[in-house]
Amino acid sequence: MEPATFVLFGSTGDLAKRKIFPALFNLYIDGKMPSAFSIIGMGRKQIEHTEFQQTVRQSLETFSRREPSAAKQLDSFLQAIRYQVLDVTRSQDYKKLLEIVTDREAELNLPQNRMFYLSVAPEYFDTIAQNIKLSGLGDTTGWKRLVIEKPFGHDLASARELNKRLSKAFAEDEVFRIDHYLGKTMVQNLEVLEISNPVLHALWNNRYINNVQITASETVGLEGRAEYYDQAGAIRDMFQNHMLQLLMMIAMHLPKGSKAEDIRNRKKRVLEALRPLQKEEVAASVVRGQYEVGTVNDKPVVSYIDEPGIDSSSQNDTFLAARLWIDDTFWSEVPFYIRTGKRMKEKSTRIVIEFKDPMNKYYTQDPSEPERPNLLVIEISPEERITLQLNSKNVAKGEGVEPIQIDYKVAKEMPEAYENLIYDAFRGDASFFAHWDEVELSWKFVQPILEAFEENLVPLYKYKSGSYGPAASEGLVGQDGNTWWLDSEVEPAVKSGENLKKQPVMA
Ligand SMILES: NC(=O)C1=CN([C@@H]2O[C@H](COP(=O)(O)OP(=O)(O)OC[C@H]3O[C@@H](n4cnc5c(N)ncnc54)[C@H](OP(=O)(O)O)[C@@H]3O)[C@@H](O)[C@H]2O)C=CC1
Ligand SMILES: O=C1O[C@H](COP(=O)(O)O)[C@@H](O)[C@H](O)[C@H]1O
Repeated sequence: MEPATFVLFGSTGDLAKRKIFPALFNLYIDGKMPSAFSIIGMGRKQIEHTEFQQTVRQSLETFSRREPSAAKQLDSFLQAIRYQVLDVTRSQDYKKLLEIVTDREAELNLPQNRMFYLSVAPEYFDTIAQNIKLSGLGDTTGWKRLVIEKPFGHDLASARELNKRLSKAFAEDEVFRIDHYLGKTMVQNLEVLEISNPVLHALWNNRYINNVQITASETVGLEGRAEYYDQAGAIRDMFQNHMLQLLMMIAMHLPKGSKAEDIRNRKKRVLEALRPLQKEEVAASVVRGQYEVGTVNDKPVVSYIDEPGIDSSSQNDTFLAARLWIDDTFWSEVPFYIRTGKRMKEKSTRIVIEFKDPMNKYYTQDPSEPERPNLLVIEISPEERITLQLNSKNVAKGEGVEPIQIDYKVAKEMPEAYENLIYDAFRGDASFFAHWDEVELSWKFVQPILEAFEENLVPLYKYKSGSYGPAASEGLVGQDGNTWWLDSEVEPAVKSGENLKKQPVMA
């Protein structure tokens, strides 16, 4: 990989500490950093390089998936890091930054390949991009790339405005918009799973699939981010980006040997075919909720409106479920159910594909026995696992049909999403970053939902912390005769997915 400089704005912040430095370090240990590199971190704090290197050491000790003290390379990694005091709003500070970047390039004999990573509040994205351009930092003889964190805008208009401004300093193919769900190993595996298995490829359409369920349930609450979250809600925090990205990734049909551009085009087609919701129709397709007091992981937790920093009258959504339709030849008439929420019963991100026409009815003697369709369950986190649920003769009884599972669990510890994404960004591979077209189309889809929420056209249901969200979300899928597969409260023995977990693991 070509030598490069990693320029990190917001290097003293939470994300840098918990995710970015550990990802860089793990890449370094795995030999996946550029052949030579320099890291320049910035913040307003007046500290020396050595002091900063020690704070990075501490963050690695706490958050790296690899044991830093066991790594012989720890010192050499830390040595590659420099710190520069910089206020992103002061244009003169960028001159000093240019100096240190070019000095280090000369010292290490690096070509002018520069990756600018913006791990700062979104209100600074535009200011930083313009200053990179004005200061000459962006005038490189090599490549330049801008990596930006979410959120990309607050609504359709603000996203468009931000994109317009960024495009004055960086071309679209130089902008790498992070959606960390696209960095998750199992999400990156979806394409291979569908394309490299003729048995799945042949069935990946409305002829054989009854419905697709995408769930991202969390047990955590606000984690000290009340100010941001109360403005964002589940709709902006998870649905507009991560959930719609998962929808695109599972619904796109890729030809073999696809490149980044093909992936983008196919994802875009999915969003273009997504049936738009009119403001007045939102309540029929979307359920929103807010958590109340309850118990999560055996610990009592307060209701959303009693969280520090949240106003008791807040109408913000902490849960969202939706029933969506993709009007194209592959997916017409197949409902896509999506749900995400905080303070739910369990941490689980998974996609369940329910196949049509359960055949077990032909064999079972008992008419009251529920149907057991074939299911493909793709667990994305915290476990990485693929399970195919089939039906088999109940060999113990000698009659009847029982579900059996073919189960593959990724046994090895996988790289974290940020490792995959930073690695791709260094290589210039944008396959798993959000292209502007996708971001714009997703905001376009979400805009009427935002407006319906603001105008209170959609009821805000309360749900108990530690549950699967408001009962209304069952109704959303129930109207099609379906149930959520994760929901162990619905039909514990059959529809919980619990039995899936009891099966032996094939590593
Ligand atoms: N934390 C997380 O889990 C996630 C964060 N994100 C996104 O990542 C970005 C960073 O988040 P996070 O690390 O949590 O934020 P923090 O508030 O923890 O850190 C903000 C960083 O920005 C720096 N900063 C703030 N103002 C200035 C300024 N005027 N000049 C220079 N530096 C400044 C701070 O440095 P100093 O105070 O030293 O100047 C600090 O390093 C945000 O866009 C957030 O939405 C996205 C997903 C998850
Ligand atoms: O982007 C975000 O994602 C996390 C959930 O990520 P995961 O990798 O743990 O599934 C969410 O908690 C956070 O609110 C949101 O900003």
